[in-house]
Amino acid sequence: MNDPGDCTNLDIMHPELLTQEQIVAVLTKRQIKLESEDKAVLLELFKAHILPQPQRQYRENRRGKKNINKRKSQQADENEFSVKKAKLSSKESPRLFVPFTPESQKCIPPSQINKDRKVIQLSSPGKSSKRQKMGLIEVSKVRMFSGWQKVFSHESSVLKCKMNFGIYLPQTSETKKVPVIYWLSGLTCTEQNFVTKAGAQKYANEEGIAIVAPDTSPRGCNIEGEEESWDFGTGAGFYVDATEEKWRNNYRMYSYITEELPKIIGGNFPVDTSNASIMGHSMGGHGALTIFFKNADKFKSVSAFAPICNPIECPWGQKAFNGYLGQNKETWKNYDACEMAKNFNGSLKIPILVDQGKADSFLLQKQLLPENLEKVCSDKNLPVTIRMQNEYDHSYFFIATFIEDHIKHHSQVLNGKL
Ligand SMILES: N[C@@H](CCC(=O)N[C@@H](CSC=O)C(=O)NCC(=O)O)C(=O)O
Repeated sequence: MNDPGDCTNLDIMHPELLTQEQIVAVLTKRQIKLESEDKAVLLELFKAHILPQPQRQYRENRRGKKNINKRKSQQADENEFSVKKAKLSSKESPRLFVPFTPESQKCIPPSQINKDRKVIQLSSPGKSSKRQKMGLIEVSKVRMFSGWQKVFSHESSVLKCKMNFGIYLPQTSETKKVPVIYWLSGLTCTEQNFVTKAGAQKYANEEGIAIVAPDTSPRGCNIEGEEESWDFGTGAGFYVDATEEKWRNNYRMYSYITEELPKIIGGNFPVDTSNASIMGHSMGGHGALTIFFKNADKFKSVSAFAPICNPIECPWGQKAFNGYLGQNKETWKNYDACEMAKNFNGSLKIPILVDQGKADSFLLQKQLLPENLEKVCSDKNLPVTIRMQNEYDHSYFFIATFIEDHIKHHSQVLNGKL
C-alpha cells in the first residue's frame, strides 16, 4: 500500500497534478506550517517553498514581495560572486560566457573554434578601478608546443570596428610575465596567416616569448571603395593613421598597433609590454620598420621579411599613401622607412635584421627596394643585416624557413642575452 507520507516518487515540478493529501505530505515533511486546508492555498505554499528556485512564484502579499526582493538580491550576489571567482581563480583574465555566433569565426580552422567563447572584461592599466566597457572575446584556443595559441576579438575604440588578433603564450607565461614580439602581416592577410603558416610557436615557446599577430586593417566599415582592391582598403591598412576624410575615422592602424593593442595585451595577459620587439612581412615589414623608427623607446629591436622599404618610391606605397594621406608627398615621408632611417637619432641595441628572397616576384617588380634601405643605413652608419636568400620567394614558406633566426635575434635583447 502507498504511504501518503512517502514523497520520494512524486513529481514536485507539477504540484497541480498532486492530490491534496500528497501536497500536505510534502509540506509537512519539509516542516512547512500549513495555514489552511484549501488546495489553492496549499499549492501556493508548495510553489513558494518546494519548487526549485526558478519555478517558484511568490504570492502577491507582503511576505511574497519580501521573498521576491530577497531572491533578487541573492541572484545579484551570486552573479557578482561568479565574476569575482573567475577573476581570482584564473591565472589569466576573468571570463564570462557570451553567446556564440558564427560571424566572427571566419577563417578559423574548425578544430580550433571555441564554441564556448568567453568574454574577458578588458582592463585598463593604471586605472584598475575603472574597467573599460569593452569585451575581449576568446575566438579560439589550441595547445601548441606546451603553450597556447589563442585568437581574440574585441571592439577597437581606435579603429571603430571589431578586430581580431592572435596571441601565442609560451609555457613560461604560466608562472611569470613574458616578453613580447609583435608581428605585422602583409597585404591581404588576417591574423590567421601568421598563426597558421609561419611556424613560429615552437621557437617562441623555447625562448619564452609571446607573439601577438593582429589583423592588417579595419574591416566592414562600409567605406566606399574599401573592398575594391587587394592592395588598398580592407587587408591593406599600411600601418598609417589616415588623414584623408574618407578613411581617417577608421584607418588608424599606426595608433592601433602603438597604443591600443599594447594596452590590451599588457592589461589582460601575462605579458610585459615594456619588454617588446617588432617584426613583420612585406607591408607588415614596412609597418615594423616605421613603427620602430618612431618608437625606439617602446620596442627594443626590429626585423623584417621582404619589407616594403621605400613605399614613397614603389607602386604599392604610392597608391596607399595617396589614398590614405592625400597628395602632399611631404607627409608620406612620415611613414617611409628609408626617410625615417635618414633622420633616426636613436641607438640600436642589435642590428636591424632583414631577410629577402632573391626569387621574390615583388622584389623583381621593384615593390620592395631593399637596396635603398641598405644605402641609407650604410650612409647613416645604422647597423642593418640584409640577408639575400637564394631561390626563396615572398611566401610564408620563406618566412617559416627563417622565423627561428628572427625570434632568436629578438630574444638576445628581450631575454638579456647580450
Ligand atoms: N594578390 C595576391 C598576392 C597577395 C600577397 O602575396 N600577399 C602577401 C603579402 S604581400 C605584401 O604585403 C601575403 O602575405 N599573402 C598571404 C599568404 O598567406 O601568403 C593574393 O591576393 O594572394
